[in-house]
Amino acid sequence: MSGRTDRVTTGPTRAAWGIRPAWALAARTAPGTLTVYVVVMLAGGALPVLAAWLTKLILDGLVGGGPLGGLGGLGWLALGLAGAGALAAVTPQLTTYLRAELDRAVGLVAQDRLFAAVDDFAGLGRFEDPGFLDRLRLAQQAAGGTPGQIVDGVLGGVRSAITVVGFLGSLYVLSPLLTLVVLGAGVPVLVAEIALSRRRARMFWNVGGIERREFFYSDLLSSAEAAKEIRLFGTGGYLRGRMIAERREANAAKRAVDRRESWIQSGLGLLAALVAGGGLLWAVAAARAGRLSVGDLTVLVAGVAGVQGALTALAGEVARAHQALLVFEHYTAVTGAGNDLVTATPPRPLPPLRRGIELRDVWFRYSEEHPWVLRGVDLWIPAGRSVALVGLNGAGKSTLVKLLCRFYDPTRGAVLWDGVDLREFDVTHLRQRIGAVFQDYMRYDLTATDNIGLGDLALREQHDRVRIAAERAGIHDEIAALPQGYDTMLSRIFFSERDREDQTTGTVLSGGQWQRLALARAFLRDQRDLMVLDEPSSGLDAEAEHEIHTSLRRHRRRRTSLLISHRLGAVRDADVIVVLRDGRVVEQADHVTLMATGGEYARLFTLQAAGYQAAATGSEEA
Ligand SMILES: Nc1ncnc2c1ncn2[C@@H]1O[C@H](COP(=O)(O)OP(=O)(O)OP(=O)(O)O)[C@@H](O)[C@H]1O
Repeated sequence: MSGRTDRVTTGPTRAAWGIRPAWALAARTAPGTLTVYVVVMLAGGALPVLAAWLTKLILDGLVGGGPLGGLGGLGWLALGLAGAGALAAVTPQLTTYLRAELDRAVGLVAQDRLFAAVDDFAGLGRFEDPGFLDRLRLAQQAAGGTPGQIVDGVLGGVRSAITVVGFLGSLYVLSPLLTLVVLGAGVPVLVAEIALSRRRARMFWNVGGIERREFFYSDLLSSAEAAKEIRLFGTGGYLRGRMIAERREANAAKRAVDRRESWIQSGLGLLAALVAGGGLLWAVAAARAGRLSVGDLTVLVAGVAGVQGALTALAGEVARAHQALLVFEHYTAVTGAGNDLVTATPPRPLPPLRRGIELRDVWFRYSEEHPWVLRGVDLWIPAGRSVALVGLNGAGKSTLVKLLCRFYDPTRGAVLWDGVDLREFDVTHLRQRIGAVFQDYMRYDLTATDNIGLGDLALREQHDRVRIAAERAGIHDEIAALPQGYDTMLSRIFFSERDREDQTTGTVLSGGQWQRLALARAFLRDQRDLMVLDEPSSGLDAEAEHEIHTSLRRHRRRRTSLLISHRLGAVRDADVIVVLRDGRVVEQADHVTLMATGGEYARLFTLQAAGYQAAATGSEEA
């Protein structure tokens, strides 16, 4: 997805299509609340007209000219007026409560649906697309309250329309000409508000990227990870300046829209005031001439003010609903986006791996704008064997892993599981067969048990399995020594003030300890068909690295595994070592053969070994 400015230009007619899903969501989620809300809102529209007519009848009765003269009739009218006043007094509170209740109920379901849809994106591409991330941010915003705003806008519009029609009818009885003039002054307000709401929605879309960058800087300035470098390098002021510059740019865009709105709205307000003033002068003159009764005059004054007020409210409601609908489009776009990876229907059953996994002439680039990362890779990972992948930074090793896990599909060529293209299988089934430690593994602000148990939720409650995985990753002793053992929260985030008092709540691990936890998480999935280990020991000390690789060697025996490591000592006993350079396989064989060949692997291995040798003998030149 690219291109920003053409995204939100939808007119009111197309945007109105969003009313149906928003309304259906509210009706399904909270039918009772919605029904009461509808009744209260519609009644709220009729109340001002009813009050004006009751006032007219009372005044005419008092002056004695009206048909309902006599204290008995007047008493009932006064009672009715008092009742209308009481209803008008409680309706706003009731509507506020009902609206909030509707928002809560609908927001919950909308958010659940949104994240269920996001979870269904099987690939990674959308998460790396800035345009899609902006859309997702707006969709999250929409899930919070937009369906409620749409329902509210529609009902508010209908309520205002009822008031407008009621007052217009009343005015028409007294002065058809004045009715037309008042109506004529109201229509431009409606049209202008819709145009303004479109402009505002487009502005929100356009500042999305700016706000994303502002968020990046604010996040950076308050993150524990970045604090060290920012302080040591003294970059805080510089980064803050960039953050403020982004905010200024967003402010400027918002200010331009605000200014335009206030100019247009002031002009329209002035027009409305002129019409109201003119109408009032005419009505007073007509009353003095005896063409209107005092009661008529009251209805006229209330009618002109009522129509204008309700028309302005109607325009506001339509504009708000229109804007909410435009934002809601992002929600419907994300929830309706579907899976981003094409899968055969029906998918083939995925048998346990028997022969091996093959990359056949795989070409890959992240998008058409990006250069090729893999350029015709042919690779065979035999079942039950360990394969190691080595190469310089940027050679494409992690990218190859992403294709194996099917986070992306090859741009050309195929990845085959026992000869069958991965695209033939259900991606969820495929991933159930893979265990992995990624180079950029996760650190969850959760307990130690959760940090390991998230590797296989079915085993999370099996404490023995969790402990064995931790032992194999060499982290069990450290976890057991924590204040609450495996239940210790591995986080500096305090979840409540009470937690703040409890010094044992947050425990901070070292980088190597986190890495071992990530390994333990992968070991919990060790019964899977393929184990991928992308730099599993990069942050470990020499002793821990030795232990881990001994453990991995034991683990990898007779299992299918792919190990990526820059520490060539760790890969030397793999069954096959594959060297990747510039997206191509340039060598593959076992350690002894590759060393004998004297190619890229031998060069890198000798270079590393020489470094260690030099360190051991203390020689600078070795
Ligand atoms: N999400 C992405 N979008 C665009 N380009 C990417 C993305 N991820 C990686 N690349 C590019 O793909 C190339 C290969 O990256 P990759 O991470 O696969 O290399 P690597 O061999 O694992 O490197 P390293 O040894 O540094 O981990 C790099 O040029 C990188 O810039």
